[in-house]
Amino acid sequence: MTDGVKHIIAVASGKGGVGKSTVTANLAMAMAAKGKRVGVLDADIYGPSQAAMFAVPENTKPNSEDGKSFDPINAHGLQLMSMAFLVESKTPMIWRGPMAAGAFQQLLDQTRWQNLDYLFIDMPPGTGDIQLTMAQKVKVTGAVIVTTPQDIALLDAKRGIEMFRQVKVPVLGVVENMSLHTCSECGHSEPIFGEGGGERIAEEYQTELLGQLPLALNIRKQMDLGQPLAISEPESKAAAIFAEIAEKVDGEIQAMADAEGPEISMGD
Ligand SMILES: Nc1ncnc2c1ncn2[C@@H]1O[C@H](COP(=O)(O)OP(=O)(O)OP(=O)(O)O)[C@@H](O)[C@H]1O
Repeated sequence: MTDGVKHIIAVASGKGGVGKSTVTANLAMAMAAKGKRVGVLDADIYGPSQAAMFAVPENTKPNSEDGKSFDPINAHGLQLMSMAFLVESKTPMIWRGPMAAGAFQQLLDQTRWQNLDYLFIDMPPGTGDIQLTMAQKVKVTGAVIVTTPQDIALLDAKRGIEMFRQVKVPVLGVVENMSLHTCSECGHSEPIFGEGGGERIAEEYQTELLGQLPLALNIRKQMDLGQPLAISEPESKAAAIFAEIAEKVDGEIQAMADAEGPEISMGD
């Protein structure tokens, strides 16, 4: 039931393991900290991790009043729905494309989202048929691409941008994750996954570099604890970067809405 949702933002990465779920959870929480009503849909059906990132206890099941639709789970004030709530946690997801896309559609449509300004979708990694079908099935307002500065990740991120362009979903920008690591002992900084990749790709595709996140212990640690930084370490550098990314995303969406003109509402 997406009529309760103003804007859907897909968070995607070409390559797996670049921090897409971490960025989704923290960006969603940063957006909520701006006073927006926010939901997260974990569509990473092969490795759903949002429940853990919001410290939702294992075996939590969403409530269904009518036996047809589900209420999202309240996670630190956000509305959360995940494939993980509907299947046993040990069940491996070996579904084929059409089944996966069907399950995604069901998850989206049968959740009773309550008045959301933003619904962030944590997409499965990759740019295959599943992702394409998903992007086509939903009216996505914009996409955020997550990548590390590593060449191999950038190559996949480009495929991601091209995929969204193919289905006419505006790419809001690129988040470069794991940019720089600073040693907590000596303070020395090192670009473990390379440098400048996010900037190059943003330039090449005329999109924005929304932010560069360090490879940092507190990001990993707080996510393992299920405590996004906006609530656990709101004064940290990483929390400030997520707040800035949320600000830019919100700004772009508002600009898009303004360009489309005012909403016309029909009276009785
Ligand atoms: N900036 C960061 N600093 C430190 N650790 C990070 C950072 N970003 C992500 N991680 C850690 O890297 C691992 C992978 O992150 P995450 O699960 O968010 O990636 P993903 O792209 O969603 O992966 P998948 O492809 O499995 O969906 C996690 O253990 C996470 O805590």
